[in-house]
Amino acid sequence: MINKKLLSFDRKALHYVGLNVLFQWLGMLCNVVLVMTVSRLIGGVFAGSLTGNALWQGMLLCLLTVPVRYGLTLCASDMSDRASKDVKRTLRSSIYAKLTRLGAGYSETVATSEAVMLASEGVEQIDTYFAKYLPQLFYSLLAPVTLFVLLVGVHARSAILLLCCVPLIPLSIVAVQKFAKKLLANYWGEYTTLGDSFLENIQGLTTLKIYQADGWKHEEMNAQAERFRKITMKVLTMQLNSVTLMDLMAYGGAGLGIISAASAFAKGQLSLTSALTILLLAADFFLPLRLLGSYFHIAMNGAASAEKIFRLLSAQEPEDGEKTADPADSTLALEHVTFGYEKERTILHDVTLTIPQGSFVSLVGESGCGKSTIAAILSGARTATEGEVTLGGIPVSEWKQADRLRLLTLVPHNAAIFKGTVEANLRMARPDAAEAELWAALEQVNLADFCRSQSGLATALHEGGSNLSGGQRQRLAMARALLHDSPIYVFDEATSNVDAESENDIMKAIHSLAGKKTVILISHRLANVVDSDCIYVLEAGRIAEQGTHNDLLAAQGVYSRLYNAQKQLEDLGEVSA
Ligand SMILES: Nc1ncnc2c1ncn2[C@@H]1O[C@H](COP(=O)(O)OP(=O)(O)OP(=O)(O)O)[C@@H](O)[C@H]1O
Repeated sequence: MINKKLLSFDRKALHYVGLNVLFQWLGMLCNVVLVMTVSRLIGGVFAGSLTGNALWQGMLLCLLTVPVRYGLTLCASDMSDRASKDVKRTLRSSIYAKLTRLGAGYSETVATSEAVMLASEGVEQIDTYFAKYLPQLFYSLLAPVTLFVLLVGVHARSAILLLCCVPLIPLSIVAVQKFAKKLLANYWGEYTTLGDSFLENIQGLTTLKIYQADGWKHEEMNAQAERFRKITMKVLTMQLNSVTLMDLMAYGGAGLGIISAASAFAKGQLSLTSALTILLLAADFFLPLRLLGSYFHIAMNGAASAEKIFRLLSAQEPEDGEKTADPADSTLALEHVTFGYEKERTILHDVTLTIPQGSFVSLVGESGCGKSTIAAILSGARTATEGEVTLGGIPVSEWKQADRLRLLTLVPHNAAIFKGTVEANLRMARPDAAEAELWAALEQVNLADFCRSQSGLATALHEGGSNLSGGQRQRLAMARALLHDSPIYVFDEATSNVDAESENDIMKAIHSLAGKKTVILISHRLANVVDSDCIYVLEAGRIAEQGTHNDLLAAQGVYSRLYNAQKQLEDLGEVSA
């Protein structure tokens, strides 16, 4: 079983595979020399024809072949290691590069947990394919033919018998392959499902604990683990049965060759030296294929994961455009955009909106109406099913991805904060920023005092910024966004889940951009959007209304209803406080 895609994927690893086969083959020749010499010595002793000279020569040859063979085995294993390292490095960097090329919208192609599993366990499985299976496959084709050529002169009948029995092993492998392929596909399915649930449950463990739902999640995972255990046992049983079958073929075939040589010896048709040579080398006809059989199942696993990896690697990438220069006018527009996460459910229906350069535009609407979906489409994380998104009058597909990302900064409500320092998190927005600029950004979001009270810019941050409060995390994300200094900003509920003080600081920073940058603000709090140049009101994925705050209040439509309801609630809150 040769996977052509895998073979053509890493030519350098193939080179190591070739050298591995060569070293194994030379090692086998050493073994043949050793066996033939020992047989000749024993034959000579029994025939009483062994001279002192021949004894010394024979012993010297034996002493020489042993270290040479050992050295060749080491070389073969070194080649195996090199192929393994090369394949792992090439595959992992290809997966990483692919995910980078897929860009902000990578999750449209592959779930994060699946990408992690493919790059870790999936690559390990393919490693065995290159490091063990492939060299063994070529070596097992070469070894029996070489032995036949060497032994046919010793005893033709035994050599022919041995060679004829060799194909029984690949035949038994092929027989189990059909069954194994389906089984392994199911195995991988169960494996990734279990991995997905595990990751999700670990990430959500605190929530599960709060609601005391960890018990039933535990049960659910137990059921998944049980299904995985069952399919693993099926795979192991299949492997064990096929190994038994292969053993039967290997040792049965060697036994037939030995019986043939022994009977010829008994009849006096074969010398003791020749009979011993056949006897000692008979198993070597089969052992390479027998070993291939045991690698075969790992290789099948590798092939199954390779299919998934190649599906990811060949997934369609968003076409990277040519346009790089900053547009003279960075007006952003959605023209008749329709979008759905799933084919059967449309989320956005024929949405058309224009965000002129330097304007302050807000998107509002009830929860689930599609505001974040519009933000995702604007930032390139999602692609419109129909219609077009244009930047400076040019379809975004014509922009070079890197430039499009440089021109637009998305600040979501849960912006990622990375383990490291405050400085490292800020510098990813502008690597060459002067320290004063970093501090200015922190000042703008009212985080500078806190940083000074810690270790300044060197303040250490834990994974996800978990040693900061929610408000501090969001203010840091805001400071980073300000440093990015892009002409367009999209704030998607950037102040949700934060305290009133942080909300104030963040909103102040957002409003400070008005007039200088294009700002698209998505906010559940309508008091924040009152000063917008234009407010788009979404209802069930459609633009229901648009206009300034006063226009929309006067229209007494959806916005006015939402605004008044919210104001009443806030007034009530103030009175009771
Ligand atoms: N990744 C996803 N896969 C499938 N459906 C999704 C996904 N994300 C959002 N949706 C669906 O799309 C619809 C719009 O979601 P979206 O997040 O855009 O709403 P929203 O207006 O931003 O809501 P909110 O104000 O609550 O954040 C929702 O009905 C939601 O169920």
